[in-house]
Amino acid sequence: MLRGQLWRLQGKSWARPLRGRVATVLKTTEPRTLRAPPCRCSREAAQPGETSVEVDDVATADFTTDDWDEPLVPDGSSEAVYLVGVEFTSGDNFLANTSAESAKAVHDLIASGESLQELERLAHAAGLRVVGSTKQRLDKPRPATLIGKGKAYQVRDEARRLGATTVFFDCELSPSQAKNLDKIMNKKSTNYFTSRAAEAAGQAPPQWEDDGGEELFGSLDSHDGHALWDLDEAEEEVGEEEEDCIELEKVTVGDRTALILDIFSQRAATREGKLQVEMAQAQYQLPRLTRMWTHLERQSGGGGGSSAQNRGMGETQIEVDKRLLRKRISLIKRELESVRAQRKQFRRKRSRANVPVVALVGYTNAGKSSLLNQLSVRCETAGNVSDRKLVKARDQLFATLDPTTRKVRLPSGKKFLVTDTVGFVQQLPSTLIAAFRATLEEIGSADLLIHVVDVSSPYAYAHVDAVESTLREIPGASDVPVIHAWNKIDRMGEEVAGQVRAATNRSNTVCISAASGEGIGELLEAIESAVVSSGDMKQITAVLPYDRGDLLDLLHSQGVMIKTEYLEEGTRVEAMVPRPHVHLFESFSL
Ligand SMILES: Nc1nc2c(ncn2[C@@H]2O[C@H](COP(=O)(O)OP(=O)(O)OP(=O)(O)O)[C@@H](O)[C@H]2O)c(=O)[nH]1
Ligand SMILES: [Mg+2]
Repeated sequence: MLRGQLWRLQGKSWARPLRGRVATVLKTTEPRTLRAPPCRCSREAAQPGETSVEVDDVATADFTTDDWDEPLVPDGSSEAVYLVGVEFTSGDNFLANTSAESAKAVHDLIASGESLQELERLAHAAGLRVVGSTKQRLDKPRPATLIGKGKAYQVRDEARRLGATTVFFDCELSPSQAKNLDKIMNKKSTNYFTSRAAEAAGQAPPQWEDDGGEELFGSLDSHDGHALWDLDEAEEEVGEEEEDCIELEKVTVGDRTALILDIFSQRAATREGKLQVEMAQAQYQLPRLTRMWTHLERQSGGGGGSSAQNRGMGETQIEVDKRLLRKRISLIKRELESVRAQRKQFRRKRSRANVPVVALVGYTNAGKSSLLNQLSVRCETAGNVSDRKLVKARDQLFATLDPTTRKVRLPSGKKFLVTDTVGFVQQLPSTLIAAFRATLEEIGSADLLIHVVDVSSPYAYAHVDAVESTLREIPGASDVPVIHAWNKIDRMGEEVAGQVRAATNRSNTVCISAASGEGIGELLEAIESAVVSSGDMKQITAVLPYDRGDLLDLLHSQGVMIKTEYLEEGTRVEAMVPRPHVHLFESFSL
């Protein structure tokens, strides 16, 4: 596996920088086409392994290549995007609302650069072509523009120079930050052209002041400093600047949340999945509709008509848009409620049939689907599993969106159900977690969770933290027992793998390889002892209405009471319930 900075020469051709503009070509599928803009190579027939290839101009990104056989990036025809990472050194930042542990985990990922690399993989998963990236470290977020304004203008120049049509920020932007950044990216300012003209004439670009932020790694070819136009940090809105009337191509501003929502909307295959994604998108859009107002105002402006009149029209339009969106949200909510009721019904049937349910959870790309396939192959009769039964497992973020359940037979003959679920990611949008309630309830109601971890990732611990913090947001999930499956052990060297195996000397952790099958037998044993030998009891948390004394009696006579609390609406119980009776408590469970 290669890690570090790679230069994308063109399409699927990659090179590792050596010095200056000289690079080693690592992979090229079309050696003769490296000259095509915007990435040119001065040698016509560069071959992999050849050194001293002089590169005129490159689109670059820090990148990890796990698998050369998979297309690393979408082809040249896909939409070009530019990425911006942010790191804040003070605690007072956009992670302030998250729990201390998960904020630390996210902060570690951001500081290491992994977060920005992950954003690039998210962009690829969305079918976008990353043409450049940059990162800024600041003491705290700027209220108006998140990053420093000078940096924002530099981003605008770089993104435009590289032909990007969208700039994605590696966090969730507030609606007003998105609006201000949109203005900057599309400002009709002469400065951009002055700087470009100076460059074209072989002169040094104008010296740009520092805005207090520390640039960690900029795009190749970027200037050392950058313009500082307006540094009034108290200013919440970036004012319109009527400098000239040169029309710029529209550059859109997006954030991590929008990117994740986009991937989800591309992947959703079932009606339930589509509804959930639409719900999350609508809730994300609602507070951001004002940006559409700006757009509508421009459209109806017709070259500077009465602004009062336009604004009036725009405001009416935005009210109409908001009303329609709210109506759509309540409609989807109703549909999702009926989906939830159906899922509940299925679960009730399953628990009557006394078949334990094991849910695979974990960070995206950890190997959950591969493990489901491995378990299906291993445990189906005579190991014959038709391709139809295998789920899609690929080196791509969010390959799985809709849950899939398979019946698996343990060596003892006992059967259980395994559910493959959507993967998690750091800073998973809360609108998505809320919208995917019906799907995620499968996790909260499972009898056992297998937390699949890609232990070969240098960020495995931060990924574990991100998953655990997401699980805490899913009702009931924290009560379900967990087995940790440290996956991809085959990707580690013998010595490190030995150390990792020694560290898994805990009852609830198993080292496995979903690819080679190593450790699967041990995992099955752990599952068997967790779900089958646990006396066929299941832990529940429920609020029983005061007129259901029969259920309380049942718990006392046949279950094990863990905790009781008397609330206004009924008795809140945490208890172990014999599996055949679990369905009786379903409608009261939390
Ligand atoms: N070497 C190796 N590769 C693995 C192993 N398990 C999974 N992979 C690879 O890792 C990539 C991701 O695997 P998936 O099973 O799709 O991961 P996932 O957790 O289902 O991912 P999402 O559905 O995107 O959340 C694929 O390219 C797999 O072939 C393993 O044990 N060893
Ligand atoms: Mg998957």
